[in-house]
Amino acid sequence: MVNSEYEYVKREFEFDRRLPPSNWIVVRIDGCHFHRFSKMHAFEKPNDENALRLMETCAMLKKFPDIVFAYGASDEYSFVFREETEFYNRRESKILSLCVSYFTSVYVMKWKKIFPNKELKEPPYFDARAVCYPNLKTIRDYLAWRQVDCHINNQYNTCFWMLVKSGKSEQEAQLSLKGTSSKDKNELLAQQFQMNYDDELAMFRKGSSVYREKEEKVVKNDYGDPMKRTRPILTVAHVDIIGFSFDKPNDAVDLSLMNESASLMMEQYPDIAFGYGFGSEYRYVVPI
Ligand SMILES: Nc1nc2c(ncn2[C@@H]2O[C@H](COP(=O)(O)OP(=O)(O)OP(=O)(O)O)[C@@H](O)[C@H]2O)c(=O)[nH]1
Ligand SMILES: [Mg+2]
Repeated sequence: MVNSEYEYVKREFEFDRRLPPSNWIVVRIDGCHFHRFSKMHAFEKPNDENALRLMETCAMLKKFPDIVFAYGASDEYSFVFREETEFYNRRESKILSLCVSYFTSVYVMKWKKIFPNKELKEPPYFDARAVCYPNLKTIRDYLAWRQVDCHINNQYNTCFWMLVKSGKSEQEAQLSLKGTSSKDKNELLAQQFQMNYDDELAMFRKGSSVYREKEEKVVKNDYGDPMKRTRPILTVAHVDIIGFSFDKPNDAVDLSLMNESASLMMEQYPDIAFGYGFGSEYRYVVPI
């Protein structure tokens, strides 16, 4: 093919950054100006369960099989791509732009279903960054960091809004919480509001982890004989990441299942979720 005289604009000016091989890739998406966006859409304070569920429906494990784990809280979500992924040849700009645009589109598409009586008043938009982590320890530490952040923010916000709802101004509430430890905050909730922080929804305290679990099913083969088949189930859990088992890759990162997952998910899951729970925790299959 003969190149035109203008082809140099691509050859000489366009550069692709490829993310280093043999590293887990984390894409973190964060809502832009969600302080204003949540106010404008009257999200409940400090946590709006529906808004968080809407974010969960955007977790892209079904769309992109190379994403093996996602963690979200507040207006952010982190997506972990398996370490050997060849998704778009590991081109950073492709990975980031696809993830953030897909996430945003699903957020807008699913809005009406989650908030049937709320008009979407302005377009939500998100930023995204990609970071590479060389091993499971650093991935686990990364996710633990995000979860600790979720805990610190949620505990602060729970106290802050309880104080404001009880009649303090926002400035007074801020002053009351200045310099308080985590233990002080728990005591404040217990003494002033007879609240046990641990009774708050696990989704608020621990954020949402999305991953595939294996389910064994008996299906009929081509000859009509029953045979066992393992299928990946997309699961959302509100659990401690620090104790989560990433080490046995088969638990969450079964690569052969990964290849199958995109088509199987389609076939397996209608639009409705089922759930089960105990205590303040529960798990359910994500409606996609
Ligand atoms: N009321 C309410 N607000 C929420 C909820 N989840 C997120 N937010 C808001 O979203 C903000 C997220 O924090 P940031 O990402 O630091 O703030 P931001 O306004 O999005 O700022 P940038 O990310 O820098 O654009 C919180 O401070 C809240 O104001 C929710 O469930 N309820
Ligand atoms: Mg934000």
